[in-house]
Amino acid sequence: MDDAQISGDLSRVLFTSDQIAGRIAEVAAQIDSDYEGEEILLVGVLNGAVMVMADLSRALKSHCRMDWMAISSYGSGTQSSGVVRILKDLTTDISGLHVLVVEDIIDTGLTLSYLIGNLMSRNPASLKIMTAFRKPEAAKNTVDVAYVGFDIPNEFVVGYGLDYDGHYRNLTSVGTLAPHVYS
Ligand SMILES: O=P(O)(O)OC[C@H]1O[C@H](OP(=O)(O)OP(=O)(O)O)[C@H](O)[C@@H]1O
Ligand code: HPA
Repeated sequence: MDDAQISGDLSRVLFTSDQIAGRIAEVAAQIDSDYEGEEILLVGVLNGAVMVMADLSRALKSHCRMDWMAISSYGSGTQSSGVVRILKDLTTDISGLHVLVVEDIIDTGLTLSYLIGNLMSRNPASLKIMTAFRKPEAAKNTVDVAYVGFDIPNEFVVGYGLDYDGHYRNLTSVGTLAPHVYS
């Protein structure tokens, strides 16, 4: 989606598509260096992670496979419900595999702490987390995140996979949603 078409719905652009692409390339290089010689199973968390998964996986030089989980804790609002539901599970048996969870955003951390507990019980060889965006001030759970694209302020953001009630995921930049859209 052309960002100009919905610029009235954003109060502020935080990152342009070029800035996001540049940072994803840096993170991919770090991952390649850390996993040298290992195959990685990238686990994307639907729906929001589709953009970062597509970009990160193509920026990696490492051998990797992909699988997906769908988990929901936000419903249609801007606050985490705190209730995490698995809507779609992995198709891969991750026992003995190097798993890298790919997230679009870590906000309260509730989704991820649930996910880590769930995946660790399946005995992967290793489990690490990559997220495109993280809100340090919103954290309700401390989760160990190996790779972070950008730390951002504690405001509701949309674009690059992040939605408000299903909208704005295909915005190429990331920005804060103007209050008039959701109030
Ligand atoms: O750290 P938290 O406060 O738990 O929030 C992070 C989660 O919220 C979003 O998912 P959402 O439930 O909105 O589903 P979606 O990816 O389909 O938009 C996002 O993709 C993360 O999975
Ligand atoms: O700021 C956000 N925007 C969109 N989806 C989200 N899920 C958690 N936090 C956010």
